[in-house]
Amino acid sequence: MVVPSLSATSQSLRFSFSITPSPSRTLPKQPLPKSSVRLSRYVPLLKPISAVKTEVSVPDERKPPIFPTVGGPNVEAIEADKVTEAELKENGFRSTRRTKIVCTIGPRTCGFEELEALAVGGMNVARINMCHGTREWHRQVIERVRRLNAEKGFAVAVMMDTQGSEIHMGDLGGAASAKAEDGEHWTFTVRPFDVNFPERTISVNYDGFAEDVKVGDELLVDGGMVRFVVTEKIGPDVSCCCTDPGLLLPRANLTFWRNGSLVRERNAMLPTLSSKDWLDIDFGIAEGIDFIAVSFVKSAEVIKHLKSYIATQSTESTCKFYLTVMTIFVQPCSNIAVIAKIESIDSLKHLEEIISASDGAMVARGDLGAQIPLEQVPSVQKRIVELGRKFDKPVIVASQLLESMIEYPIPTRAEVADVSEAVGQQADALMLSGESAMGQYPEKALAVLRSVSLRIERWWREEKHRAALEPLTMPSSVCGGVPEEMCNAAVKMANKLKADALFVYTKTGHMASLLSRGRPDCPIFAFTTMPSVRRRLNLQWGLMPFSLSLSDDMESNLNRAFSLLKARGMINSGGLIIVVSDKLRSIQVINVP
Ligand SMILES: Nc1ncnc2c1ncn2[C@@H]1O[C@H](COP(=O)(O)OP(=O)(O)OP(=O)(O)O)[C@@H](O)[C@H]1O
Ligand SMILES: CC(=O)C(=O)O
Ligand SMILES: [K+]
Ligand SMILES: [Mg+2]
Repeated sequence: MVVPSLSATSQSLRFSFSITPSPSRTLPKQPLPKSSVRLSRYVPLLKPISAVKTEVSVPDERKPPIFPTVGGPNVEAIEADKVTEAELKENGFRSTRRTKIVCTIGPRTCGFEELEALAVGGMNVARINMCHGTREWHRQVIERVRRLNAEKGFAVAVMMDTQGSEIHMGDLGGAASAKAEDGEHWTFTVRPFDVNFPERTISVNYDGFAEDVKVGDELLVDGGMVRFVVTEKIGPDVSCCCTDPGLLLPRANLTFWRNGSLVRERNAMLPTLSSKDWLDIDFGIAEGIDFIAVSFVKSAEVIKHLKSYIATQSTESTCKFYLTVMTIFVQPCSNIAVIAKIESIDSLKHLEEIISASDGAMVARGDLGAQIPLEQVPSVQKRIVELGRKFDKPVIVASQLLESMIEYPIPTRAEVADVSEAVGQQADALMLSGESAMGQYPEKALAVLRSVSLRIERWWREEKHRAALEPLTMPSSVCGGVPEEMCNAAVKMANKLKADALFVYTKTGHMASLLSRGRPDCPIFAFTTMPSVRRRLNLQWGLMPFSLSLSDDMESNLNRAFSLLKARGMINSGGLIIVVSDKLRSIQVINVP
C-alpha cells in the first residue's frame, strides 16, 4: 500500500475502510484498523459552516448555499450535472468522459433550446466572443445559460473571450462577407466611414497601419485565407492587389509579413486589453461570468493586472452582496478565473511566466497559426499542455478541430486524428468555434468531440495497463507542499487499487485541481459548497463537480454524500472510493456501504 512520500514522515498512516468489499475489487488482505488515515499535524478547524444557517432566499445562482439541518439525508441537497448523472447510471464510473468541452455560442446556438441541446450533448463551458455581437446579445446568452442551469440542473460555466486590440478589419459596412478575386485592387484604410463605403474598401482598426506597412509587404487575412500584396501607400489609404482570392469576413484579423517574417512594429505596442475590453470585463463581472479569456496575451503582467482588478471588484461586490443577505462567513473573493490565450508570437517568449500567472491557458491555434509558421503550431500546443500540467492550470485546445463540420455533417479523418491527438495529450478541454457558433451541425460536432474523447481515453487506459506504462510523465510542479503530495499519493493509490472514484471535498477547488493534475484512471467526484467553484471545476480534466453543503464533521459529510449519491443511483454499494480531505489531511480507502 503506497503513500511513500507521506509515510516517510513520522506521522502515522492508517487506512479505514468499512464494510464489505465488492467481490470484483478486493482490498489488501490483512485487516486494517477502522480509523481514518490522518496525516494531521492538527489543522485548526474552520468555523463550522453548518452552524451558519440562513433562511434568506436569494434570486440567483450566486446565492450562498442554504445548509440543510444535519441529520437525515436530504435528496435535494446535492446538485449534480444531469449529463454526468445519466452517464454514471447507464455505464458506471469508468465510462464518464474526462476531457471537457467548450462551445462558442453564436447566432446558430444562442436560443434557449439550442443551448439546452448543447448542454445535453455535453457542453461544459459556453464561450462568448466579444469580437462579435452586442453586449445586449451577450447578456441574453448569459441569462439563458444561467436559466438552463437553474431550471434543468446543469452546471455550464460561462467564458467571456476579449476582443483584444490586434489589427483587424472593420465590419464591412454591415455586409455578411465580401469576395476578393485574384488580381483585384482593394484599399485598406484607417479613414472612418459612417455608412457609404466606397467599393472594395476595407476599414482597419489600427491608426498606425498606413505608417507601419511598406510597399511589397504581404497582407494576410485570417492567417492566409485571403492574401494581398501592398502596391501603393497614399496617406491613410493602402492600396493592395489580391494574390490569393477568398471570402473576407467581418472583423477578420490582419497580419503583415515582410521577407517571410511577421512584422511587429509599433503594433506590438498595442495594449492587450483595450478600453473596449475593460468595459466588456466590467460587464462580465457584473453578469457573474466564470472565466475571462484574454486574447493576444504578450506577457504575464496583463494577467496579474487583470486578476488583481477582478479581486478588488469581486471583494466589493461580494461584501455588498453578503451584507445584503446578512450572513457573515467569508467566501473566496475572486470567483472569475483568468485564462491566457496563447496566440501572439510575443507570448511564446514568456510562456512559463504567463501560464504560471494565469488560472488556465488556451492554445488559440487560429491566430497563433497566423503569427508563427503552421508547422510549429503542433509542438507549441504540446508544450502548452505540458506546462499546464506542470503549473496545475487547465489547458484548452482551440480552433479548427472540426472546421469542415461548419458545412458538413461528418468530420474529415484528419480532423478526427487532430482531436485524438489533443485527447491523447490529456489536455483539459477541447473547444468548438465556428462549428458551434455559426455552423450547420453544432450538435453533431459536439457529438464527435464526445465520442472521440471517450474512445481515446479508454484506449489510453487499456494501453497503459496492457503495457504497464507509467502515466504520461508528469513534470514535477514548482509549488510542491503537502496538498500536492497527498493528491499525487491518492492518485497512485487509486490507480493501483483500481478504485472506482476519488472523492474530494474542496472549498476553492485547489485539491480537486491537484487530483485532476495526476490524471487518475478513475473519475474524481469534487464536492464543493459554492456553485461558482463547481462551475469553474467543470473545465478541468476528469472532475465531476457537485454542489453539496459541507459540515465540519467529515464522517457525516461522507455518509451524506454516499446516501445522496446512492439515492440518485450514481454510486453502488461495494464501490471502492479513495477519499481525500485537505482539512483533515487524510486519505481514506472506503467501500461504499
Ligand atoms: N456572437 C456572435 N455573433 C455572430 N457571429 C459570431 C458570434 N460569435 C462567433 N461568430 C462567428 O463564428 C466564427 C468563429 O467564432 P470565433 O469565436 O472562433 O471567432 P473568430 O472571429 O475566429 O475570433 P477569435 O480569434 O477570437 O476566436 C466567427 O468568425 C463569427 O463568424
Ligand atoms: C480561439 C482564438 O482566438 C484563436 O484560435 O485565434
Ligand atoms: K476573441
Ligand atoms: Mg484569436
